[in-house]
Amino acid sequence: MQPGGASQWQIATLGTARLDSPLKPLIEARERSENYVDESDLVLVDDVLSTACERGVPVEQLPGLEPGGPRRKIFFDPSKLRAAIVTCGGLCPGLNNVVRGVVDELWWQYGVRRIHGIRNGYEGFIASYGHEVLDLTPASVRGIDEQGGTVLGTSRGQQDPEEVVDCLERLGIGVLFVVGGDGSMRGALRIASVVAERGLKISVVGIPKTIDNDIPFIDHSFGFQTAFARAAETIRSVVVEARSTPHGVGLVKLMGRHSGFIAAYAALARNDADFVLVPEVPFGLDDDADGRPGLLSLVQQRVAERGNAIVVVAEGAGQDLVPGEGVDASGNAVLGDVGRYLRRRLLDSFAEAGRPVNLRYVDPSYAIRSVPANGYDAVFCLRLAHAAVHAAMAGRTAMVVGRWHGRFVHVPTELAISRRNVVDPHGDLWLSVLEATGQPPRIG
Ligand SMILES: Nc1ncnc2c1ncn2[C@@H]1O[C@H](COP(=O)(O)OP(=O)(O)OP(=O)(O)O)[C@@H](O)[C@H]1O
Ligand SMILES: O=P(O)(O)OC[C@H]1O[C@](O)(CO)[C@@H](O)[C@@H]1O
Ligand SMILES: [Mg+2]
Repeated sequence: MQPGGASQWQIATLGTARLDSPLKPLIEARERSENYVDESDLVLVDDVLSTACERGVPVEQLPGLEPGGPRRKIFFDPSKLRAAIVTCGGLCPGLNNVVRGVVDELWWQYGVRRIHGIRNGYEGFIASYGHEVLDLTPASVRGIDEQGGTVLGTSRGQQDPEEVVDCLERLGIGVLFVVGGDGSMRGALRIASVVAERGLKISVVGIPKTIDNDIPFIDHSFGFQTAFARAAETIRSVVVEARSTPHGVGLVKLMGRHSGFIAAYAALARNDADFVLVPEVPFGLDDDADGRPGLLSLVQQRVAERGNAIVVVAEGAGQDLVPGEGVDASGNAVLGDVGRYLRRRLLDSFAEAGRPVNLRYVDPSYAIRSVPANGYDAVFCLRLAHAAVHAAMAGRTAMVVGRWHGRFVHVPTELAISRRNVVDPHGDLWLSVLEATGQPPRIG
């Protein structure tokens, strides 16, 4: 078995699932409906007629993703299985919900009694760090979902996948759940490859986490909704500040390294922003040679017309204007501080024009990702955890669980890391931003 399988949509399996699932009584009477996709069915990749037609293949050959959900037959014997869960990368609301959901589902529905928590991301597998391995039970994870962060700890930084698999073998792990972002999923695929090279029967299932919402083939990542709702609260306070002083300008910098979803959604959630700047849509500060106004004069204009202006900027926007600061332990770009740069340039531009301004700059930063999951994300996390456990128990591997066109699906990890999900400047989300803000499609 090689991760990825013959087709790019196909999910790799460890072998034939021969054991009756303990969930059989719950699922055997289910009937196919618009709300239930049978395990033998597929969720179509395309949801638009023209894209499906462009493939030029009969309907039954259209590409599809395996649906999530419990299988009638499972691969692992729950009484013999030892499972592990690890959380990696930056924080994200809902990590603890996923950990608790996985433990509860393994324990209560499948009867798995040996579940381990790996401490501090991939580091926890590496002997030289000396991290303890936790025993997780429903009792030990009860209530953790009420806290932000991750009770397991997390980290960035490269670890040798051979050493990780050595550890999995030493511990006798059959199923590994990796909760993390794109980097973690790259790591998970490398682990799955080493597992396959060694001919081991270890399932590696990912539960994609990222407040940036930058993983493709999933509608949204968990925690994203909580994060942008929290970011919208910051915009609300900046709006109050800007509207309560003459010539008020509010500037909010939000996370979003390469994808501007948090900035776009948070701005729409408040519907008070005048300008939204994202990494996907370049902008200029000064007016261009053809007289097209740049951001600085547009903000001045808005203040003159409406008395105040609100600018929401994603941290990854305007990186051509500020020097980067190298890379972090995982190799991710450490971005230049576009927020502080814009603050300075806006203040200078008002001063040069002889116009008064009261500028308030807020960077809520880690406050948006360290909070507990909201109600929507709590449900989403729990259901993703269930889907991940079902997939792993059925022997699926080198895959991530996600929701595609509103249905739970299995996505080959290779596909999930094949590109980055970004705000499409031609898409309807960005159009909504342009409609709500009234900002021109091209700035500078
Ligand atoms: N190409 C890769 N191969 C193996 N491991 C990787 C790779 N990229 C990243 N990792 C590992 O995955 C872990 C998490 O990666 P990273 O710090 O990039 O966060 P992430 O999972 O992308 O989450 P986020 O960016 O949302 O915070 C780190 O331990 C990192 O070393
Ligand atoms: O400071 P840290 O923990 O490395 O993480 C910051 C990054 O992590 C994220 O929250 C998720 O990738 C980004 O939005 C942000 O740039
Ligand atoms: Mg990442």
